[in-house]
Amino acid sequence: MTKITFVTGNKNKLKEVVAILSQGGPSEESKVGNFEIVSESIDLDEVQGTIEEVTLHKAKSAAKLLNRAVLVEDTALGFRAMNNLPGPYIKWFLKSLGLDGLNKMLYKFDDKTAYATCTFGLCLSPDSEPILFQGITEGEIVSARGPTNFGWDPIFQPKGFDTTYAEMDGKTKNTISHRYKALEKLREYLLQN
Ligand SMILES: O=c1nc[nH]c2c1ncn2[C@H]1C[C@H](O)[C@@H](COP(=O)(O)OP(=O)(O)OP(=O)(O)O)O1
Ligand SMILES: [Mg+2]
Repeated sequence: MTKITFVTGNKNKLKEVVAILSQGGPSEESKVGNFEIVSESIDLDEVQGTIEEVTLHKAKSAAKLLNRAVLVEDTALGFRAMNNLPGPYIKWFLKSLGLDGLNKMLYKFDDKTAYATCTFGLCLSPDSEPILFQGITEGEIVSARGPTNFGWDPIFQPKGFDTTYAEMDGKTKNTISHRYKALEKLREYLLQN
């Protein structure tokens, strides 16, 4: 069994990753094939660049810092009307403007569509190039509805649903989310290696 350390400073992310990976198996166990996912809470530096560049940099720094197999994840939220911004900078926009401010950014635009992108970076050793696994869920930006405990969940309504991520129960979000789709690709890879 090879241990992979998921490095994140975000408890909610970790909770979803554990829930998604342990689906169908014994609860709270994140084992996939010959791999076991454990976690470490470290807030890694994030560079400017594309989603892929941000994730590659996070993965390489985590692998160097811990000197073992690591997994990192970066989440972006792109507004179509704004040519996909804030994208990987959503964390700072959310922090500065709040949920209401994010809505106001789109006030002048008819197009309220947005998409959530989750990119995992897996680095099996400090010298190897990270491998990326990406999942995208389309949706639109709406006025905040539902519990406010996880990021922009209250203002993101996935396509085909009349509830926001925040209003859904966790199980439903975890079968359609950007994170779920990316983790399915990671799972497939780990099962073959
Ligand atoms: O499913 C989600 N539903 C709602 N909000 C979310 C979700 N996933 C991430 N988020 C928020 C957290 C942060 O404000 C930004 C992503 O930034 P991001 O750098 O990936 O996350 P982070 O700094 O909190 O944790 P990490 O230590 O893994 O980098 O979007
Ligand atoms: Mg971060």
